[in-house]
Amino acid sequence: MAYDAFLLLSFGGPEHPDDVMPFLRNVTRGRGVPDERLAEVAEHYLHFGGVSPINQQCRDLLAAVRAEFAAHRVDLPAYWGNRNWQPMLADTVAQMRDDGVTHALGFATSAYGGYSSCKQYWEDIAAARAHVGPGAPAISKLRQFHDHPGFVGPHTDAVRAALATLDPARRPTTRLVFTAHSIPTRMAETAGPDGGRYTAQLQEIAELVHAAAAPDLSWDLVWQSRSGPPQVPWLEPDINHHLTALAGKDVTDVVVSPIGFVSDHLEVLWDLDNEARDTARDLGLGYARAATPGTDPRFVTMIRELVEERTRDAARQRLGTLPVWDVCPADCCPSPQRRGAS
Ligand SMILES: CC1=C(CCC(=O)O)c2cc3nc(cc4[nH]c(cc5[nH]c(cc1n2)c(C)c5CCC(=O)O)c(CCC(=O)O)c4C)C(CCC(=O)O)=C3C
Ligand SMILES: [Fe+2]
Repeated sequence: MAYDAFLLLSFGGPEHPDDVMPFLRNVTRGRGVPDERLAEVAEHYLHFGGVSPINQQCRDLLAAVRAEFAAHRVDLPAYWGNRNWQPMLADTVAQMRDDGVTHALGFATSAYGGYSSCKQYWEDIAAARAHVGPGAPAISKLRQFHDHPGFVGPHTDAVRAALATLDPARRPTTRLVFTAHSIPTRMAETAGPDGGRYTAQLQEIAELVHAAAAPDLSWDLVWQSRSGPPQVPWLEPDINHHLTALAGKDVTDVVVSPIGFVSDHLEVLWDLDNEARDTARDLGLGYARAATPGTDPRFVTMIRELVEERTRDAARQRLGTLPVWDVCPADCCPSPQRRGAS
């Protein structure tokens, strides 16, 4: 198949205080997120002047990808479109059509399977193409990459670096805490063709990073950034509850590794660097938060390698053993039931 463009697909975030509420309404439309939760999350954004770092992180990644493509003679123009905020994907797809693009390869800024992380991007693509109508380019999404060395490597080095900031005398009582975005338990059960794919992939990368970075430490996989109405069960334990439990078990220090994420966006800066850090301080725990890949050169190279799996049939680079595929089965990761739809 001939591809003639690259497309960075991301979540989007506000860049001005006036954008915060419209952005949050885009994210949560039809999802039953209570107003109190929205007001609370708006405060997190306003704490940073109403500017989410995620768009600038996408601009930086796009620039790095363009340089990587130029250096390796990957002759594809690179575009960028978001799910929830400008540049909106539908506008980008219209631009691609105007530029004569016929078939793009899309890279989403999420490594994992599941509805929010994967399937919803396929839906975003379909909706944007339908919006543009005749002449919209075909768009194929690149595969999930949770166990690619270009994703595992930066997370591993980041754990080592974070650990190096803590007191080495307390290493025997230091704990490694991996964290990812919580999702409704129902969404977790139906992730991937056989269910459980989001949590299984996270478990796998946690084992890989633990073994490479700090095999002597005990570790856990926990969850953050829970949303939704309180009566809907989401994955637990929450990182803050978990830190409280650890403090009661003779743990003195924690290294927190946000392996669920590719960049230090707002859910990392607020939920980990503010909330979880405060929790740790109140408990008297030493605390170090590991960085995310961002524009690490290995991560940028990974994106080129994922493209070359498709354009040149290059071998898949991977460290884990869970099955991977280019095209998701049509019926996997069903959309959660929308409130108000019944
Ligand atoms: C699995 C997952 C990822 C990781 C994979 C991926 O990256 O795709 C992720 C990433 C992100 N989530 C983000 C922001 C938000 N997520 C929300 C709400 C939700 N997230 C969910 C899941 C996920 N979210 C779910 C099931 C909901 C409930 C509503 C719904 O079903 O959609 C809400 C609503 C308010 C609230 O938090 O309640 C906000 C503002 C940002 C941007 C940060 C920035 O601005 O820098 C990023 C990267
Ligand atoms: Fe989210």
